[in-house]
Amino acid sequence: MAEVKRRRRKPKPLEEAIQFSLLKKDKEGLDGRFINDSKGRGVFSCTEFDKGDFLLEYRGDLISKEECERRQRVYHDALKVFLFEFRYDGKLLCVDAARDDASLGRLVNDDHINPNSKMKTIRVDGKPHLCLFAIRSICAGEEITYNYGDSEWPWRCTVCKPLQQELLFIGLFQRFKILSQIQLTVVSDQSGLMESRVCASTEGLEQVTPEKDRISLEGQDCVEKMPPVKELNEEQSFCGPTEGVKEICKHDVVTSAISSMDRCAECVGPVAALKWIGLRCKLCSSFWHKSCYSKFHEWTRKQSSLDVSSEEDEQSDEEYIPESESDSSVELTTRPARYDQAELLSDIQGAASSKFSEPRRSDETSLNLSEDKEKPILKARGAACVFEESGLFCHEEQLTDVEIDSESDRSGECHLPRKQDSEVRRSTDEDSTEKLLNAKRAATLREEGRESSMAEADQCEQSANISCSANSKNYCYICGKPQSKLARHLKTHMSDVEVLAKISKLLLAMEKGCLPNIQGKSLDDIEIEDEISMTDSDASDLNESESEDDAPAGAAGVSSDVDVHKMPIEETTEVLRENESEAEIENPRRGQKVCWSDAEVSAVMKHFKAHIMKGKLATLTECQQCKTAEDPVLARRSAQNIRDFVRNRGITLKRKAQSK
Ligand SMILES: C[S@@+](CC[C@H](N)C(=O)[O-])C[C@H]1O[C@@H](n2cnc3c(N)ncnc32)[C@H](O)[C@@H]1O
Repeated sequence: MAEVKRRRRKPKPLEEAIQFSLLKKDKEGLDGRFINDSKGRGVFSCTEFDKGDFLLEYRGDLISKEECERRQRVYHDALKVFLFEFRYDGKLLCVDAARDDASLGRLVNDDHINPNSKMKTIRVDGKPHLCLFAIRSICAGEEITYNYGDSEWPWRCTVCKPLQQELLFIGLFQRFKILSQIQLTVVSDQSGLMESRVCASTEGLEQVTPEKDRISLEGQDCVEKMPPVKELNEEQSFCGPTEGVKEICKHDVVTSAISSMDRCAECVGPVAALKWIGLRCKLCSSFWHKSCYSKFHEWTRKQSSLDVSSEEDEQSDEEYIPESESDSSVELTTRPARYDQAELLSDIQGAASSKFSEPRRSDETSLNLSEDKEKPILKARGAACVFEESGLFCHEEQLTDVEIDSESDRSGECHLPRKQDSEVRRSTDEDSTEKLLNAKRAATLREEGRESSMAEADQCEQSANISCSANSKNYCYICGKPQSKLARHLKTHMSDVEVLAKISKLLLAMEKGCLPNIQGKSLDDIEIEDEISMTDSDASDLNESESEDDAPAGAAGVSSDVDVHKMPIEETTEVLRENESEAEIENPRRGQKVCWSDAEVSAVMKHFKAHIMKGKLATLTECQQCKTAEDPVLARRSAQNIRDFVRNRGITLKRKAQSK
């Protein structure tokens, strides 16, 4: 008699999903692995799955909409993608999977064309869990994917190669030069991109409850890891993916520094290496070029410049690039990007003057002369401004009293706080708090106006390291002149096109994370390369180890006193290796072997792929965030190691692009 094989009952998908959600474990038969630099890691099946099978939970912290918004603000871009917002029981919730807990759900990549799974909510112990179910049979070895939703995810668009290379390494100054010449070609695999970009939909996210025994996998859900969405209004923020934002949102726009990843909702441009200045709707988080927006909506420059929020202030310590204006056809074909130089300059000027001169809301930067005749005080109320890192102005919320030089007697000279080179470093939170307290105490004492209070105030200011007394050597960061009067001086600068280039220089230096290297120098004396450049020292670094070790001081793309020589590309051919993980070379400066493991490479790439592609340097803060987020994978790497790794990868990529 033929043996009857008893097949084990296959658990019902929903039961299985609940079971694994409770266990907080991933099921067997799936594996996470590194795919490539651009995609990072992904999840692969090691076995076959049937349509309807439970695959994985997208595990993380379940947080409220408010907490999600807060994290959106503080997270680095690479972490934001792990914030998965969804609607559940009429509420907006979010699962934050930014912390790498070795779970696989957070590693599943997007496929909007032929995904093999779909995200659904299930209820376990009264709480929602996000679970992936197969929507077709899946073979062993297949990558598990689902559709992230209808946003403009950057990887879904490709830019024609030559232009991309051109754009990748174009710096701000080059942009000035080529403003009106660029031809932009965008190719996308997704039509209707523009219409659906803003309103991410979670409406279609299917909720599966234990009562509902059968999981329906029909129809396309529109679950999405949403792009950063701020100031969401529930009603206006979520709409079907095919609904155009124009129809559903009465936009309330503010001027904003917009990420290079985000595009104009009207023309789908620009594809940019750097941030751009445009308009952002506070309600639906769409972005537009000002010119595009004003074609279809009522908008005045005055309106938006007055509306620049403190959030924009925070963001605006990034580089500005020209906004492009292009025809608004949704068909993604060749279109000219016509940059308007005058408008660009006016934008930068606007942004800069909003930092310095206009007395506006209390949370924005303002400079006022006090009427105290005895001791004229220039009050600099600093929001986090473009110069925050440079130590040029005080930190957010610091209130700095700047004594006016009694000799120059308000005649137009400025006193800009300047730290000694040796003191130049990013303050720790503790430092900042202490300084802040000292600064505030000084302000209070000065307001008391007594002579004894003044002496104490001086002391507090000294401790706060923000003293700007006339006797100390202070220089204007813009022109390098000593002891200039701030308000008038800056106003002069603001009307001067030349200074805009200088401000750009400073922004660029900040972007490259090399402000400490230029501290104390007049901007005229500082040469900033507008892209990652390969220098002799770079070559030797790479020669040594594809060095992730400390880069030389001038390596951040700034040459000042340090003589930086451009290295002929051909000479580097042999010494540059393609993959850091293969390099295991003695570093003479450290006397230790440095070898990047695949896991380390993958962890860093996850955060800095875009930087490398754009030829952008990572800041130490970003590197520290990466290190923290990836703990313990990057435990043996310092933030500087990571920074150098990113830089070296950028150089390698650039070299490759140039040699093509
Ligand atoms: C939730 S994570 C997925 C795991 C990610 N690949 C990793 O290594 O951490 C989302 C990120 O993965 C990358 N990604 C997802 N789908 C992609 C795709 N189809 N092509 C390229 N990159 C993709 C993007 O960088 C995205 O921000």
